[in-house]
Amino acid sequence: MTSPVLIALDYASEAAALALAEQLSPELCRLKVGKELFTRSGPQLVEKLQGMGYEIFLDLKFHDIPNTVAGAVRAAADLGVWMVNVHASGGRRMMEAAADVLQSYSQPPLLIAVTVLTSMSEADLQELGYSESPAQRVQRLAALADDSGMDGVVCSALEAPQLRAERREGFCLVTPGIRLAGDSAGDQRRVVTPAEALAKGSDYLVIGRSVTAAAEPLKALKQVQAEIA
Ligand SMILES: O=c1ccn([C@@H]2O[C@H](COP(=O)(O)O)[C@@H](O)[C@H]2O)c(=O)[nH]1
Repeated sequence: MTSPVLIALDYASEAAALALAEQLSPELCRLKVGKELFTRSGPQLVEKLQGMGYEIFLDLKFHDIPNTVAGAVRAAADLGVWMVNVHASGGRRMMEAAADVLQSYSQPPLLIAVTVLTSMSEADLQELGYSESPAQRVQRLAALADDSGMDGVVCSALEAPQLRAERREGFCLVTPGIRLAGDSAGDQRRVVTPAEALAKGSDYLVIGRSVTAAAEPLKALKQVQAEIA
């Protein structure tokens, strides 16, 4: 499996998620299970998708006290997911606790920290009391995440060139906010096309609505693959 594409299964039902998984294939993409689908369908759905041959990014963005996040990351590892994430803004001790619990696994999931959500603009950050630009805040949180034992970060591909230059080799950049040219950005604010994202240094492209809301999702995924080939 070499595809950098992770398809976000943002569906309200297991049936809809499985229907898309049946149309696509593990050779073309991995699948991301997020808050809506997991809250409805739980670990059993993750196991079904794994049974179909898919590697799963469990995108629950854990953000809590260190002990609680460590337990949640352990549960994700026991489920055998390929990637799991926490919020970098949970801080060093929280991220270190998450990394520590994975020490005992022979094949742990990739542990990734969310920096600044791709739906957030500079104005959104200012409203929260942050004076940094999204790029500056991503830079700061990525450095903290790297130092705290994370395998990589979630960021926008707009920030990827700077992180590529600053972070160690192998530090993984997972980038949502991907849109095929002409598609609506919707609630996203820091948006990049698939080809631009790879050119900027992304390792993995998280793609939801550009594929899942397309009239023909498989055709849209193949368009993404052609664009990044
Ligand atoms: O900063 C972030 C972190 C996670 N996401 C998730 O990625 C997908 C994007 O979906 P689109 O339909 O392609 O916008 C979605 O599941 C988010 O929860 C993100 O967008 N930004």
